[in-house]
Amino acid sequence: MSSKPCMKIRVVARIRSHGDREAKPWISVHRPNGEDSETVALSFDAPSASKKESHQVHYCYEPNEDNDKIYIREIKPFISEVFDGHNFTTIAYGARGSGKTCLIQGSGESPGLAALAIEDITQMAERAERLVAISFYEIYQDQVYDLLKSDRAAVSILEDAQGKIKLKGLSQVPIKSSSEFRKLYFGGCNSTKTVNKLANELPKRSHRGLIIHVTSPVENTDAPPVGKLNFVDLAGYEDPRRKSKDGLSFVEKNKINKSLYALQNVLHALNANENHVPFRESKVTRLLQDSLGGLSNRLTVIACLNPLFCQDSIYIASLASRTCRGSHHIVMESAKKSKTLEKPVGISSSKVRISQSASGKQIRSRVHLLQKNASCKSAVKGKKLFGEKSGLDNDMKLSSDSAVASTAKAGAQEEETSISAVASSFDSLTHGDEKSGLNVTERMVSSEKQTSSAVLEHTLENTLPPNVDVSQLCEENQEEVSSNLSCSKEAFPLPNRGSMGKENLQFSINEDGSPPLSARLQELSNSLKLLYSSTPCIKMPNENVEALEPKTPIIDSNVQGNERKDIAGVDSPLPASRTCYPGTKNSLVQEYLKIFNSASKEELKGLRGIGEKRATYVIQLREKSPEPFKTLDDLGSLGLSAKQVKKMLAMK
Ligand SMILES: Nc1ncnc2c1ncn2[C@@H]1O[C@H](COP(=O)(O)OP(=O)(O)OP(=O)(O)O)[C@@H](O)[C@H]1O
Repeated sequence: MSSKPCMKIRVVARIRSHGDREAKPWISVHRPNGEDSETVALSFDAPSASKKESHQVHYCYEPNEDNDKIYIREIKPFISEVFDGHNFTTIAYGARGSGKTCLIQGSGESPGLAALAIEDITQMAERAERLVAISFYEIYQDQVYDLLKSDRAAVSILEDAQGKIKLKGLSQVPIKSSSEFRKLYFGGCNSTKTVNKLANELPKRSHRGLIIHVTSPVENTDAPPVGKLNFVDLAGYEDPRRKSKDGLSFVEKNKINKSLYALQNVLHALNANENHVPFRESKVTRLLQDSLGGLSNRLTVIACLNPLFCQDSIYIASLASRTCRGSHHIVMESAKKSKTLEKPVGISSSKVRISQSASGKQIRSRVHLLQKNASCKSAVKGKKLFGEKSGLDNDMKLSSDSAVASTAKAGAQEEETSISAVASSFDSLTHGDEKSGLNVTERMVSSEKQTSSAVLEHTLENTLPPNVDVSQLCEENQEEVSSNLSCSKEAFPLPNRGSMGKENLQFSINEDGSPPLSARLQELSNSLKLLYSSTPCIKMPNENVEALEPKTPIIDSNVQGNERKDIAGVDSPLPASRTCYPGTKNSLVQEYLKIFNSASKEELKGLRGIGEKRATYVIQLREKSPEPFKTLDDLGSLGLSAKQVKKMLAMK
């Protein structure tokens, strides 16, 4: 990990109040040192949640604590920094109806955080002779609209030559007092009439953001540049698998939730000080790009929780907790020592979700899950999704060259094997101990097992309470790993070493031990997880398939119940046999197109078949239309043949 300091992110939770005072609270807040606790732990009294499982955040505001208190503790102390040119961002997220809007926006009678901040900002601006202006926007289906314009004109997010984000078309309306602000915020363009009129055109569920700009009069050239306060009210999270009250489809809900996943990925990358922060994954993060990150900026995320049972709130608390704990990249030191592994394998901390206080039973079931992940992860190691480069690329290429030559000797049989071994283990696999009597396939699987087990064991050692016998847990589940390995082997008839493209070679770990695809893959895995749970069960044909030839899966309607679940690998974010599901394929295609619609030029150039010219052309197309690639056919406009496109997908 990089040792340079990174932006500090504060994560607090807020349980909104509830009219029924008799209602039994379902969330317990444990403050080890009262108000001064550095972190507090949340636990849920719900059938699906273990009482011993807790989620850590920096602080939690309980129902009796009002917006004023949150403002005074979380925002007021930092307002002066905005006058020094720094940016301060507050983002509220949570399940539907968890009180995000009441918290950020509030009402005339009970002002939210934004209105409370304006009160102080306008007074300070008057004293400091600064100007205050506001922008108010809404993001729906990845399109930004200006809420201070009567026609709610669309806004474009552009980046200037210095990399600064410009919001073309977003108005900045000067204000001098909080009453002017209220007129605009609660009335004006937002009047009931306008809202009603526009209700037909715009959706009920969207993200809303307010920007308060603090600037200096033009004549005062000595004053610091613009500082901004952002308030963002993310649309309510809802498990897409559940039927929505407002008739929203799975896809629509997934789209709304995508911003939350994207934010999570950005927070993960910022916490981990990663070189690449995936701001482009959503409009929300893109729009906030210059306020997120940077040592002088501040960010507070408020996880809003429902006061009565709400399964989605448990998920929200776990996301908040993950951000709060920050990122702990785990480098598999033990793997370095292993004979079969010459390079360490990194595991994304975001994949490690074991609560420190998880029960033995939970630990066992999660060990099982981790093992599945470990084996699946290795099985998909060769599949590059986002073209992230790492500092080890060159090393990997060098070691792979010799591996290519030796692998060729192993003949056709090897083509059926999993490509899961890391590049540097190829030598030991192909020239390995012949006396062992194992063929290359078996040696690879054996190495795979060792890799998975070692990664798992190391991961557990770093995450489980000290009293848990990690090796015993691993042993107990070793059988499962083996079956997963054979499953992944069948599901991924991968190319031999010679046909590994730059994608596979780039699929290495970063020098600092950070995960190869990092937070961006996590987002994909989140989406996949949601998709798997609702896709029909599909089995791959058993016959040998050509490594690079995508096959149409066969739907097996006879598979039911547990068997269906086993095949679908519902429990695993990266199921053992991805190619088992049509939803997966569509999802991957969509993810792939998303890369074309959002990746930077350099990232595009990392993709198979994309060089300087095509990358430039993609950027040009995107300047004309925000998302030019809607179907695979659109890739044809880049001069890619159907075969090339097929090959690209086959590598995934
Ligand atoms: N602090 C509070 N005290 C009492 N009631 C509240 C509080 N906050 C929110 N509520 C009530 O909870 C309900 C949902 O609030 P709100 O609209 O703010 O939720 P939301 O999270 O923004 O919803 P959505 O996800 O649909 O955008 C409203 O009826 C509101 O009056």
